[in-house]
Amino acid sequence: MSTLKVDGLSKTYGDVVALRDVSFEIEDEFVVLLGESGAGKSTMLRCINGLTEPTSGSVTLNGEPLAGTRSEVGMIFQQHNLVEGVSAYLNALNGSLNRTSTLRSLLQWQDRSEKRRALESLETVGLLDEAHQRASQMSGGQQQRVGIARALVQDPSLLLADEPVASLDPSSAETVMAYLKKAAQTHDITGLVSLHQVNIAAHFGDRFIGLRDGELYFDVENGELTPDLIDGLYGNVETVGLAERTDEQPDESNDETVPPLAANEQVSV
Ligand SMILES: Nc1ncnc2c1ncn2[C@@H]1O[C@H](COP(=O)(O)OP(=O)(O)OP(=O)(O)O)[C@@H](O)[C@H]1O
Repeated sequence: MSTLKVDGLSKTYGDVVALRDVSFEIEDEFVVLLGESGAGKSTMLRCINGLTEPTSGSVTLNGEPLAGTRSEVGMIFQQHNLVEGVSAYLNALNGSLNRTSTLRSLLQWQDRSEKRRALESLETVGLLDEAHQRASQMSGGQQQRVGIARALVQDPSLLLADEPVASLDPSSAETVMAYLKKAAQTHDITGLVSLHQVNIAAHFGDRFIGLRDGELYFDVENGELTPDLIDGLYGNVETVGLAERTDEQPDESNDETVPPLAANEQVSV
């Protein structure tokens, strides 16, 4: 069980109010953060993972203040930042460096349990057979799955992802999201993921937090995300299948093709 509590969080940059008095609590859920460009999503994730200092308010994980970067918090970025010339396995193993001492990190002394965890994490994202393939030879979707495996090796209780599928085609984006959700579920990790694609969000989120101009606009469960709420958040965009709910698992038979939504159903904002 892990509980993230965001309480009265505000962040200003000079005259710009990026976040204004935002509060919510997440416990063992897979939550999607929605909002227009500039709504404050990245600032929210950066305040939670300690990369940005809030102006006021607090963030706690299981009752402990989350100040500075912590190994309990795994982060997945839009650009996976893998070491291109080395294998998926070594990239995943890099995640354990957040848990080891500086000297051990410098000497690359990871123990057997960390190596086993790297392989298990690659298995979770369906890439065990590709463990020795160089990152540079993998597709964008596969690289992002290695990024997920790397975050899992850290053994986090909270997984944050900032636009993890923004640079992928719709089919690969679905696949990566399916693996990300599966990883959170199988490892009992609370997930908070910012997304631009409303339909992908509707597909995978247990709950949705909408930010508008830095303020909390809605906080609703799956099934309560109505077109009106989306219109209020983004203006009038066409949204398809918002009430549909799926707990589909990734299709391991075909790496890059999981078809819960047709490409023409995709809504990006
Ligand atoms: N380091 C910074 N310095 C000054 N202003 C900033 C900084 N970071 C963010 N902002 C401003 O804060 C507001 C929120 O930005 P943020 O990046 O959190 O939004 P976002 O919802 O993640 O947008 P996007 O989807 O485009 O990434 C914006 O007005 C942005 O210009």
